[in-house]
Amino acid sequence: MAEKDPTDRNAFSVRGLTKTYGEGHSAVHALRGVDLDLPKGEIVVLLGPSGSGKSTLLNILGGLDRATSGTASFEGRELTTMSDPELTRYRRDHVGFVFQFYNLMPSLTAFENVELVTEISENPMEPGEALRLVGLAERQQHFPAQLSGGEQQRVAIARAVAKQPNVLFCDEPTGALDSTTGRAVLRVLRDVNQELGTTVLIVTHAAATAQMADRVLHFADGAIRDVVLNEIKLDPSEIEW
Ligand SMILES: Nc1ncnc2c1ncn2[C@@H]1O[C@H](COP(=O)(O)OP(=O)(O)OP(=O)(O)O)[C@@H](O)[C@H]1O
Repeated sequence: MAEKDPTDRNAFSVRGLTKTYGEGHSAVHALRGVDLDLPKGEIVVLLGPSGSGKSTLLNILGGLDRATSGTASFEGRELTTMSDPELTRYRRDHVGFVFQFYNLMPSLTAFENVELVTEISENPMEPGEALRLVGLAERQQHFPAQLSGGEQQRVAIARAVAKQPNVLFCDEPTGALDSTTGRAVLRVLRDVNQELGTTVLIVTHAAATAQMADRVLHFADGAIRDVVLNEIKLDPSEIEW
């Protein structure tokens, strides 16, 4: 029997990926050659010092930035050779983003903020269903200013998952939150992963977040120095911050 195509089980396969910003003396080598296979359905946490390349990799895999050399494929489809419209379609159909700052529309309710995305998605959840998933069923008609930071982040997560993306990219999702609220947000990310099977990538400086991951990528100086597979994953509520 023919060997199974390894891309079947991988969300991402990355080979020799580099990213250089600028040229000559001012060039910054943000990624110096990354090789990586990420199976579908995992929670992956990216750790490492400031400037080690975590966000750069996230942005390339999320179709927000382009590599300088090397390859990166999503479910067997090469991202590095996609045209701009193809990358836009990839982002629209397959990818959700959650950032440190929630970027909600202040004049729209929680429901309407989520609806903005579901209206333009092909196979969306109901906005109310997405808000239920993040534990905000009762707060749908509230405006961002009437919600706490953690609740606003949960609306942002609902907005990102409502289009049912294959992958959720989270860059410092708990960066602006205290530890209790941060744990509640991590629990929501875990629920999304478990209930929808979404692959979740989290860049964070909160190293304890690694305890809820399937896989932890340790970055240093533009490269992945170590990959750790967790045999035991903690519930976000058990994470010691
Ligand atoms: N648009 C850009 N132009 C020039 N240099 C950039 C740009 N984006 C990132 N860099 C540089 O690339 C390197 C890697 O940055 P990156 O944001 O990926 O690191 P990081 O590990 O995510 O850091 P942090 O934890 O501080 O967010 C840094 O030296 C950064 O200054």
